[in-house]
Amino acid sequence: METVRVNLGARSYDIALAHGATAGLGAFVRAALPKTSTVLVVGDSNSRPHAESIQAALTGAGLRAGGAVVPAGEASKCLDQLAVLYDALYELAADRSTAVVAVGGGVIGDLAGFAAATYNRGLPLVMVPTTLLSMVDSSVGGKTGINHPKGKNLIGSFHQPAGVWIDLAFLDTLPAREFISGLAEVVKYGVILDADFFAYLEAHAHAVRTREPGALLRVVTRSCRLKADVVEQDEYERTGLRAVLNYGHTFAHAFETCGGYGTLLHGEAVSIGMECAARLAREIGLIGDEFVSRQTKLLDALGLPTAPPVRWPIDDLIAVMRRDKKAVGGQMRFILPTRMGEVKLFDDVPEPLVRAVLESAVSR
Ligand SMILES: O=C(O)C(=O)C[C@@H](O)[C@H](O)[C@H](O)COP(=O)(O)O
Ligand SMILES: [Zn+2]
Repeated sequence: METVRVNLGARSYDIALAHGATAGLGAFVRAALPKTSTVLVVGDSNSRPHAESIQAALTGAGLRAGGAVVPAGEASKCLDQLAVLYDALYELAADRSTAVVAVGGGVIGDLAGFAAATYNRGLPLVMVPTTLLSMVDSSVGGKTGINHPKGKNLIGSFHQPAGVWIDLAFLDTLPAREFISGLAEVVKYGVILDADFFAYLEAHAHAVRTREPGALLRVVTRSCRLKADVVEQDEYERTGLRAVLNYGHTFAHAFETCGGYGTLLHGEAVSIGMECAARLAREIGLIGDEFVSRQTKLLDALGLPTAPPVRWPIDDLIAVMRRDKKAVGGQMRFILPTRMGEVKLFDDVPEPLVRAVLESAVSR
C-alpha cells in the first residue's frame, strides 16, 4: 500500500493506494474519523456494485452504513440530485459526525462532496474514486460542487476530504471511454508541472493505455503527488498558483456547457481544451509548433479527442468563457504553456485570437 500525504495543517489527509483491498477501507475510515459511527455511502448507477460492496465492508467494520444512488452522468451534478442526498442524510438522522463516503467518478465526488460540505454546515467526507479521472484529480484537493445550466461548477465550495481511498482494481473494469477520459488530466500534469512526467507518458503511452499495472501505479501516484503539491500551496485558489490546474479548462467548460453536460466526458473536453490552449499559446508566440505537435501526438496516442465533436456557435462558447470562474469583470483569463512543464495565467489575450482558435477547432 502506498500513501500520498496532503499537508494542510488541521485539514491534512492521506491518499491511500491499494489494489483489490476493500476490506482495509473500514480501518482507514475509522483511523481518519475516530468519532464517526454512521456513514452515507453515495454512488451512481455505474458505481453501484462498488458502492454496495463498500457499504457492506463498512457495515462489517462496525459502522452504521446507509446508501444513496443517483443516475450516472454529468447531468446529475444538479440541485435535484443534491436534494436526493440531503433527503438521504435526513432519513439517516445524520449528525455532525456522520460521514459521506463518495464512491464513483468526478460527478459523485463533486455532488456528494458538496452535500457533505453543506448539510448541517459541514460533514466529514471520504472519497473512494472508482474512475481514473477521480483518482488522479477530482477526489484530491477539496473542490466540490454542482453545475448551473449556464456554467460548469458555478455552485460549490472547498471542502477537503478526511481521506481518499484509491483501489486501483476498480480500473480493471472501467469502460475504455471513461478510462481514456481520465488520461487527459494526467497529460495535464505533465504539461503544467513536470516535463519528465510528460516524457514518461510519451515513452509509455502503450503501457498506460493498456492499463499495465506498474504504469498505472506510477501514473496515479505521481498525479496525486503533483496535485497535492499545488493544493498545499494554494488551497483556496487565492494566489493564482492553483489556477494552473485549470489548464485547458476555460475551453473545456465551454464545450461541456454548450453540449448540455451530456455530449463530452469531462476529460474529453479537457483534452480538446488543452489542444485549443496550446494553439492559443502558439498564436501569441509563447511556444512553437514543436510543443503543439508533441502534445497533440501524446493525446492521439492515448486515444483522446483534440477537436470538438459538434460545431457549437463561437458566440455561445465565448459567452460561457466570459463567465468562467477565473474571469474578472467579463475578461477571459487563460492558463497557457510557456514551455513543457510550465504554464502561466494570462488575462490580456485578445478575443479575436480566441475566436480564431475556436473557429479552427470546430472546423477540424
Ligand atoms: O482542483 C483544481 O483546482 C482543478 O482545477 C482541477 C480540475 O481538473 C477540475 O476539473 C476542477 O473541478 C475544475 O474546477 P473549476 O474551479 O474550474 O470548476
Ligand atoms: Zn478537470
